[in-house]
Amino acid sequence: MPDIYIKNTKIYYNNSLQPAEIIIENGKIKKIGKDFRISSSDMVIDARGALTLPAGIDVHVHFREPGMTLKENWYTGSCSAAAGGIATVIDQPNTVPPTTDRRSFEQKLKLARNKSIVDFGINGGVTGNIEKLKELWRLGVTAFGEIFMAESTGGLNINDETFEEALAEIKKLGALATIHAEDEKMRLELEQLLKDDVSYEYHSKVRPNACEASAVQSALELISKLQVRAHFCHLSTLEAVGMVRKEKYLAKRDDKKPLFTCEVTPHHLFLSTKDWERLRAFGKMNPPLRGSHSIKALVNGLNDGTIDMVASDHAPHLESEKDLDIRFAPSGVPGVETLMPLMLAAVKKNILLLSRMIMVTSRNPAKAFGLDLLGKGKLEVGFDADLMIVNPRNLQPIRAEMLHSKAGWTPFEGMDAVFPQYTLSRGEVLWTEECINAKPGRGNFLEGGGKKSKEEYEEDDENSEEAGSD
Ligand SMILES: NC(=O)N[C@@H](CC(=O)O)C(=O)O
Ligand SMILES: [Zn+2]
Ligand SMILES: [Zn+2]
Repeated sequence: MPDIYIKNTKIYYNNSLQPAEIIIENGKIKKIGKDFRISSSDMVIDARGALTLPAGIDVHVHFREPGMTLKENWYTGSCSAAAGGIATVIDQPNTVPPTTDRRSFEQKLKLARNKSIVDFGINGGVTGNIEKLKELWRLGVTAFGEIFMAESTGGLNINDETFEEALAEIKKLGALATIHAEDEKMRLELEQLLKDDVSYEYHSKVRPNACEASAVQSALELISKLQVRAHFCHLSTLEAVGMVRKEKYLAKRDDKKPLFTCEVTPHHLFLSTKDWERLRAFGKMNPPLRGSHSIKALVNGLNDGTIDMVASDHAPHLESEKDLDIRFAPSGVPGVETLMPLMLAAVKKNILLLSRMIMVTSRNPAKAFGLDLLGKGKLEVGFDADLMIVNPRNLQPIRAEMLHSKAGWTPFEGMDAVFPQYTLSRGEVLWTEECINAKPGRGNFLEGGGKKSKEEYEEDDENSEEAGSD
């Protein structure tokens, strides 16, 4: 008997929307067909008028635990994800303490295992801790970073020398480096120059397009020099899209797979410098809001394959912290719950095709972070039944009151969105009828590619001791 039988739905298959039924057993998609006529099942979902899509994978969230649980914790963050159609997240290391060694990793893992309702990966932080990266990789971090080339929340930014050393070590491990690319030297200089600027746009001026472009350029050079696999977080500028397009073109011309992937956030796609006055410090994030030329380039880049995926950079801060002068408020905006709903609304508005939307929110993030090997990212027999069921006609304005993040506000207030009717993770309904339906701690830890068993670990240590005694 199937665990769940979804009937009267449509799925995107063979380049079009097709009527379908889905049978889920033991958390996996067991069968996809047209007319199973199942008579008994633990649960039947009649999805008349609705689409069933792969649930979103958000490779960039800051769930703030340990250490900043007033802003968010693993339960509230993961509920926010589930209510927005996201069933997998990857958490960033700028918590307190930062996730930079075994102890802090294990502390976070335990908290996440006890509280998360969605499956999760944990990234390893990169500071001066080069000698700790191997251990973090063996413990199962998904990737390294975001590696901060410039100051952002948590103050984990590193200098050029450490950055190169870190990338070299990550290459040695065969791991993935994820990069927050902004030029810290340029930012510091501009901070001096603009010290009397009291405009709302100050934050966009102090981290201008050139600030991202310069860092992306030097990161691309290092990636190529060291041949390390990398991923650019939250690209936001026309210039960066141009550089990435060129590099990808050159790789293709030479019949090579590009060494890197990149993401864009919904706030860089759907908000702009025009929103400064309305949002004030609620629109402050790194990299900052951009002008209309960059937005056009990001949309084009997302459509033509230059940009690989959308990620939220969910970075909640309290309303009281944001309700300050632009210079003093912390950077970051919540967004895990509104990512899929905004992207679905964008499909409705013909900003991108449904097929591309599915690709950039599930398959591509899964592939880039090795989650496809763990059954994530595709609505196909044998994959995890991580699904969202949505009625595309349900366009509604985003309201902060409906959201589940502890932040309690959203920069997307009033904007059109399509929220899911159901979110399923491994065949369990997490979200339906506007209610969370899952126990804290049901989320699984998704081990990264370097994870070793205890035995392998000890064996490896013995070998390195032997090597050391030679
Ligand atoms: N994006 C932000 O402005 N802030 C993020 C950190 C980051 O991604 O840079 C945060 O953790 O608050
Ligand atoms: Zn960042
Ligand atoms: Zn971030």
